[in-house]
Amino acid sequence: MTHASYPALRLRRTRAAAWTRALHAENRLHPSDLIWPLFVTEGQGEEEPISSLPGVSRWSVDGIVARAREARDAGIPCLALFPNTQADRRSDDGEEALNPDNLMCRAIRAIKDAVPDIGILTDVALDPYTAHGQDGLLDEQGYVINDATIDVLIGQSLNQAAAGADIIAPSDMMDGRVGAIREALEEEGHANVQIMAYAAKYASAFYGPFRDAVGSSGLLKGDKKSYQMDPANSEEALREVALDLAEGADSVMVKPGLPYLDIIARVKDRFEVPVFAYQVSGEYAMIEAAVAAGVGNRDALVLETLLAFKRAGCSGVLTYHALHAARLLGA
Ligand SMILES: NCC(=O)CCC(=O)O
Ligand SMILES: [Mg+2]
Repeated sequence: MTHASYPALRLRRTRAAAWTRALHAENRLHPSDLIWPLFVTEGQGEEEPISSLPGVSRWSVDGIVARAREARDAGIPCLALFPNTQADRRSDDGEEALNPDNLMCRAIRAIKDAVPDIGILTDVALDPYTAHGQDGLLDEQGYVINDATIDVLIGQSLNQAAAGADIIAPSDMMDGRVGAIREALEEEGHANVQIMAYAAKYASAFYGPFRDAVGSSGLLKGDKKSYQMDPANSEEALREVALDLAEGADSVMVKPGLPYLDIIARVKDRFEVPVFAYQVSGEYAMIEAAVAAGVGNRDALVLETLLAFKRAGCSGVLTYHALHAARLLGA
């Protein structure tokens, strides 16, 4: 096959006007690509702005329901919920995660009641419930114990599924938890509840504002490097994904987002399964800081970064900019 070359071939020809750029676009962002993470707090009529996440607040359950209506109206298909558990309900074993009337379950039921046609993804990990801010149970040396933690995560998952969660998203990075949760969901009659595995979750410096949002930043001692992945590694990410898929994950997530686009592309290429990215709190905060400093345009930064995830191979993105982006895109 012979290929034309300049001047017969000019790649700028198809870029010359908006109509032809639209015609040749290889990827498109749509409101249905977005999952909106929301933070729930106790009370009624409460809005608590999160200073490290400008523009993001914790809402009491009534406010979460109002946000769910906005999301649905903007064409967002799914919400991700995170609780800011009261201090006196946090404990070393995180048992509040198993309470059928905890904040998370009340929020799930209220949304399902008022906005039944939106999906609800729930995070499975103990950090919003533990007094030490780690994602699991600790031994005497402060090491997160894998297998004992899984037993609690199974209970947490079943509790969320019983309340109406549609997608269980284990973010804890324990080995073997996807298979254990899948088996328990099947046994308890939740065959259609999906699992989106946080398969490649890196021990990242980009999670700081999230820990403020769920109230664990002041509690956490040390780091999460004994269970979350080393940012140096990518072969290991493929092994993590392979295991979670073998254990029954319906979809996998890479987290954080933009610094790990190479991982997303490799996972998509290797496994050809639905891949999601979490554009995390620190990434959101960087965009907002750039806007506040007058060195970037919010709308353009938001749409370009989200489109980059689609180009890398994502089916969708969890982003705190979801409502803003969906409205820009127009449902
Ligand atoms: N398990 C959920 C998270 O850890 C979110 C992190 C972030 O947004 O920084
Ligand atoms: Mg794993």
